[in-house]
Amino acid sequence: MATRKRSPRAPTGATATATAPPADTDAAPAGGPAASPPARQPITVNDLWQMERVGPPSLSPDGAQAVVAVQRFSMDENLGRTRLWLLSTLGGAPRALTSGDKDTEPAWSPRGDRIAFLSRREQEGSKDEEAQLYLIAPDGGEARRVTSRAGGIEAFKWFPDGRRIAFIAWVWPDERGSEAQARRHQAWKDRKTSGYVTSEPLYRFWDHHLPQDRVPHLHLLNLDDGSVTDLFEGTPCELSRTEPTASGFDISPDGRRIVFAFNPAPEKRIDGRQALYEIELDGARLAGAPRAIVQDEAWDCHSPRYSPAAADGSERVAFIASHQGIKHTMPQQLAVWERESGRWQVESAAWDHDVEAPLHWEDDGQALLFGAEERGARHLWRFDLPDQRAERVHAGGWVGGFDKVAGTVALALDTLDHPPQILALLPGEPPRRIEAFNDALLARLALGRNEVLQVTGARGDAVQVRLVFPPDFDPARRWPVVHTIHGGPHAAFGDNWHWRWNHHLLAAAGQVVACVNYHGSSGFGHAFADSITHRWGELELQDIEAASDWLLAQPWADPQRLYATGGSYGGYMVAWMNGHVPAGRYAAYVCHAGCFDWTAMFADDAYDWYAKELGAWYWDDPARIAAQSPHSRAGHMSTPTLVIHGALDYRVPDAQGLAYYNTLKARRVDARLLWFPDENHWVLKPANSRLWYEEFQAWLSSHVLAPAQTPAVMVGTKRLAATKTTAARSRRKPV
Ligand SMILES: CSCC[C@H](NC=O)C(=O)N[C@@H](Cc1ccccc1)C(=O)O
Repeated sequence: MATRKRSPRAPTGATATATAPPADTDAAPAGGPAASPPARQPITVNDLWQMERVGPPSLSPDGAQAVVAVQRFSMDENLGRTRLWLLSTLGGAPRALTSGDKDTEPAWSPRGDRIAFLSRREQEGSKDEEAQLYLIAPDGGEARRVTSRAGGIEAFKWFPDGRRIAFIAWVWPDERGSEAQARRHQAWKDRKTSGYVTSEPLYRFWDHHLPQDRVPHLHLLNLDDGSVTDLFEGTPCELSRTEPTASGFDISPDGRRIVFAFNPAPEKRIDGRQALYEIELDGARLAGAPRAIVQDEAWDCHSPRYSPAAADGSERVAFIASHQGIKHTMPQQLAVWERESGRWQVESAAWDHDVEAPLHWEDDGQALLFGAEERGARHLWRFDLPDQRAERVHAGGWVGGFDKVAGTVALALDTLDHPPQILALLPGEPPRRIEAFNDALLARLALGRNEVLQVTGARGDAVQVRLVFPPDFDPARRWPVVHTIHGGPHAAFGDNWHWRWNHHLLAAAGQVVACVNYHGSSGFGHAFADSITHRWGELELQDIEAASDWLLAQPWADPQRLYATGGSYGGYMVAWMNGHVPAGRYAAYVCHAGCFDWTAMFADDAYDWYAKELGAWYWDDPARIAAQSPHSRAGHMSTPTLVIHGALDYRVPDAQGLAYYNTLKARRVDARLLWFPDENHWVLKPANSRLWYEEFQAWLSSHVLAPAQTPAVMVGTKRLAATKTTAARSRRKPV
């Protein structure tokens, strides 16, 4: 097969040298804010779950305050509680706004008098089964439930007048009116059958089945009289079934129009192409039929945003467009539609980055703010439309949600050394923290340093590697080295905090953690991301092996304790490695939610992508699919492996992990299974997460290669032959 001419074992980076370009080097001090060193301890899984998880901010109309949802977990109760907090951008102390357990998605009203949020509460004699919309005054008091919608509310957005709210809820499209919807919902709840019946190509997503026979419609809630109108009733329009979020639509500054992303194809597929449609409102009614303003079958268009009101009455809609007609890996680009001409164009064509939602217009209508990845960071960018140039508004770390009002930016930012924190950016001032949620906890933790280097990977390209060191790292000693291989493949491990693959927690177990942003990773330009198309596994392995060569050449690396671990596509990679890397190089693998067999992976929710990513449908070219599938190399697998999978994972169904585990067992390879009946692609419950970290570490710590197995650094395509295939059990205690 043409794409497999080069041996995947050939280490392009055999002579890899480490370079640490200044722009990529961010060695962190050993720890957070100053505190007395003896008090600092390595981070534990309990510390991780004690940290408060701060959500994206929504600013008050004067920019003086931000409201955020903060989630706190209890390991003992094995659950989390989320409530709202108010943060001052001017220096005041944070204040708890609500005391509910499930208060999320807060959004400040444009008039500043109320904050809307979603919650499930027991209030006024009734208990919400699904999330409903609530309002609360910023100075506190009781929150008021403003919807009681069977089936609940998915997402919402304020109208600019602050008196109406547009919200998304699932409806039976053949029913008319709220009462008919409620009756149908009741009948659905009362049914005695449990079978899910569908003719849709897309019926489940990541961890849930899409509501059977229902579609997400946009509704208008008038807060003055409580009336609700289904704005899509009687039309074929609907919002994204997989991601029915507030990013999918926008309301014009005069409140008379709504633009939304809509895939007009009769069959909605995971790789569908969305157009932009617009509706006009006459009060609470539709004035005329919805009309397409941007529609091109080759393009997927989404996340529309109206430009601010302009003195000359001109109006534009900014959105994200991806030319799927050229290639499925094409970047998400910034595009703008003009009402006057009815035309649209891509603005960021010369800027090789993926633009990420949400988009935010600057008040002057000349630029937009958004987040975009670059070399393992996610900066906040300002894209100037007249110049078609991007500049960083906040550089470094990983920007999550943000808001900008009255010149003030509030943003959620995490780094490898810090869970999400909220920063205020005021004109002419350096970024300032406006909360201190995790400071006391972080002050007693010792976090090791991290550094970024480059190795020469596949095709002679520079490949970024991030290392995270144990807090007590001493280069004079020998340390185990653990690859954590990211998923995607079009994603990256960068300068960001990870709750599930927390690199400091893994390093605290006394090992150096290596994260390779292999070919295919996001943030390194389109060509790099696309380079692995139709040849999955090949270049990625060369990159990881080049990094391993470099690591094994370090005097501090223990060649008997080199491990590779990864989740999802990272799990695919470790299963691939087991079939392609000779035994004796890695002491053990951990495969979390890994893809094992691309043909059987047709049971997942993303099967529509396969021909694009792998180069063929399995029925057209089985050999081509098999050549990219780890299971084809089962006969070569002998490295001990811990397989982890969740039964509720519909992206990589657990049959993948079970088939891998069973294969290893049938081959009498040392293997262990950690299977969760109640977790999905991710392990999200505190107690299960603790078990995950314990099993993960115990597995690595109990596998050490015998000295005779220790491989030399790979040279060209040769390596020392491994003499044994069974890992020795060490006397080290599992961590
Ligand atoms: C088109 S690439 C795969 C989509 C997606 N990427 C983002 O995370 C994804 O779900 N990746 C999985 C692994 C996977 C890859 C291909 C098909 C199904 C699953 C992951 O790594 O999280």
